[in-house]
Amino acid sequence: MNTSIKFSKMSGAGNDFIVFDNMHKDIHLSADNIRSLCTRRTGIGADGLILIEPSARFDFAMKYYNADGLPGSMCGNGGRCAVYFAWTIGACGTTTAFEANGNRYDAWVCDNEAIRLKMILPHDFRDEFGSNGLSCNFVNTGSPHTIIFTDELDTFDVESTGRLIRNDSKLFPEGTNVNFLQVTSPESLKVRTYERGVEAETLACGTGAVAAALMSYKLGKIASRSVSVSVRSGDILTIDFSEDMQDVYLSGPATIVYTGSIQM
Ligand SMILES: N[C@@H](CCC[C@H](N)C(=O)O)C(=O)O
Repeated sequence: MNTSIKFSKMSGAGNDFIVFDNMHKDIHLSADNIRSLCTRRTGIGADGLILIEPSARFDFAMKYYNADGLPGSMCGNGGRCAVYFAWTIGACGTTTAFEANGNRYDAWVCDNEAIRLKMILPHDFRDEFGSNGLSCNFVNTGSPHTIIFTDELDTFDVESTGRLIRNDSKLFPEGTNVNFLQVTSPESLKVRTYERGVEAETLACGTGAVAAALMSYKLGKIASRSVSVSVRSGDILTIDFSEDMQDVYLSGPATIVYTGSIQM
């Protein structure tokens, strides 16, 4: 028997997601289902899929899947969309705590559909190593991120270079997201990201923007701890953090583009 399931299509600064209310745990999707729903042209099309589920400890749990149908590591833009969605269905208030990938995340619904998200402690910092002839840096901000500085971001071949580095299995046995960035002022960056699990450049990446800001500050390339990151969609993500990087926040837009239903 076919059942009709409601979803929302959301955008977190251009990183797009299919979001389901699964507070009753009645939605069961296989990896194949997720892959076809996320496929552009023949499905709804998205960078990832999110299930909002009950949590024993917090307001809700976010289950995040990449467009390839597999569970992803933390998605910063997805997390912000999850909070906005959870707030619209009454699963949380304007101040919330939720769980994702076994971690607690605190978040705030601000004015104008903006969400502020406290990130987990960044870890595994690695400075200046080589991959495919490029000087790379690395940090895990909930997801693994390689950082590459360039002065020619607009013309950079993000898709093919990103794919080569993402698949450098000697350096990254589990793969990596790859961020290319240009410093545009002492407090601003422009970032383009090749995303693992989407296997393409996306219009924004939240944990990638956080990684870019932290690494730029650590290497002395920017002077501010409140950083404006301009992403491929043209949106701005704001990253602010304490000097010791123990408190790190990601803020930016999260919007419901449309709602619909699918027959499964
Ligand atoms: N787009 C995300 C990152 C999503 C996770 C990632 N693709 C992975 O599993 O490596 C973000 O906004 O942080």
